[in-house]
Amino acid sequence: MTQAATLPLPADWRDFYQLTKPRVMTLVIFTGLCALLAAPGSINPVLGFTAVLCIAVGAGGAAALNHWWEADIDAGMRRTQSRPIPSGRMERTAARDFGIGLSVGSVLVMGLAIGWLAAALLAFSIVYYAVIYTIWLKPRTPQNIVIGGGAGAFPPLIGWVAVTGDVTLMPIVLFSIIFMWTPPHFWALALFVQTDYAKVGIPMMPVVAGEASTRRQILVYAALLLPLSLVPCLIPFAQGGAGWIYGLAASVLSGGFLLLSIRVGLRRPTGPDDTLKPEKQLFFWSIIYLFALFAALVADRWILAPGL
Ligand code: HEM
Ligand SMILES: CC(C)=CCC/C(C)=C/CC/C(C)=C/COP(=O)(O)OP(=O)(O)O
Repeated sequence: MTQAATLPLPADWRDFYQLTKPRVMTLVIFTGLCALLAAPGSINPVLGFTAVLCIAVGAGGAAALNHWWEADIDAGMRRTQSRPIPSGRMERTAARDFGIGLSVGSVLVMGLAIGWLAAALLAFSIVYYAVIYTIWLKPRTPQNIVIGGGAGAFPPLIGWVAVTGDVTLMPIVLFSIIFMWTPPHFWALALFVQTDYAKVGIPMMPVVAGEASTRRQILVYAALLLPLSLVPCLIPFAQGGAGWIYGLAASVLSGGFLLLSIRVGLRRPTGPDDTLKPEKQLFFWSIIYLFALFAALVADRWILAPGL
């Protein structure tokens, strides 16, 4: 019997949409859009829209490849077992072909419409997420999201390069901010959601190093993030650096992030009845943090250096 004959439901557009991990990718795309809007110089709006679309489609393609590769793992976890492939609505090869199609298409359009440096960075970030993180690091080391998280830090670099055509200090700083942000973002979630990764043999930090060590490491990354988030204020406007609007926002956002991380880092859950409120607050703050920080960067550039 073919696999298709055993599928309970045919996949429809909603399943393909789900393959792109749209909720998570909203923030990924937003950081790319903001970098594009904050970069010195300007880009034709149609080309700017095209560049952001390519980032979105490329990220979605990489996410579809993640679904394809991890179908067996996803089937073993409650959080992911209703995804299109493990639920039996879609064949694995459909996700693979969809992922390859989106990935190749987005890189080609980026190269032809915007430039080949932006396209090369997009191609690299797709390979980073789909191969380096998903296939190589994730099943092997608890540092998986520290190193692998770099994939999610690429969109601002790509958005910036789409406008300026080269990689300078400021987009590297934006990359580093997301790189430093990712471990507290994910580990906070892993402290309060039963991710089930241990059940399927994925060595996530709380399981391998223990909760206490994970809490301490969250604190270290949050402490490093605070000064790092202020580095854009040291870079001149002409090179895309930021002013007091961004500086104020970064101080408040990173200060709040650090305070919440100190609470999470220093506390021990009281037992099964513990609501894990600080951990939940830290995760939600992590999402608001990145949205607001990148929005502030755009506001700063448009208000303080409109003619750049
Ligand atoms: C390797 C790094 C990362 C890991 C392991 C990770 C993991 C997760 C997990 C497991 C969730 C729970 C919800 C879900 O599964 O949809 C989540 C939520 C989320 N993540 Fe991450 N994440 C990572 C990096 C990022 C990056 C780089 C961004 C954006 C810049 C991001 C943005 C989000 C957002 C916006 C949500 C909330 C989605 C919702 O409302 O359902 N994540 N993340
Ligand atoms: C442009 C481009 C390619 C951007 C990629 C952006 C990127 C790497 C985002 C990572 C976010 C993400 C979905 C993490 C989930 O980890 P997981 O996949 O381990 O989570 P799962 O267990 O839910 O599958």
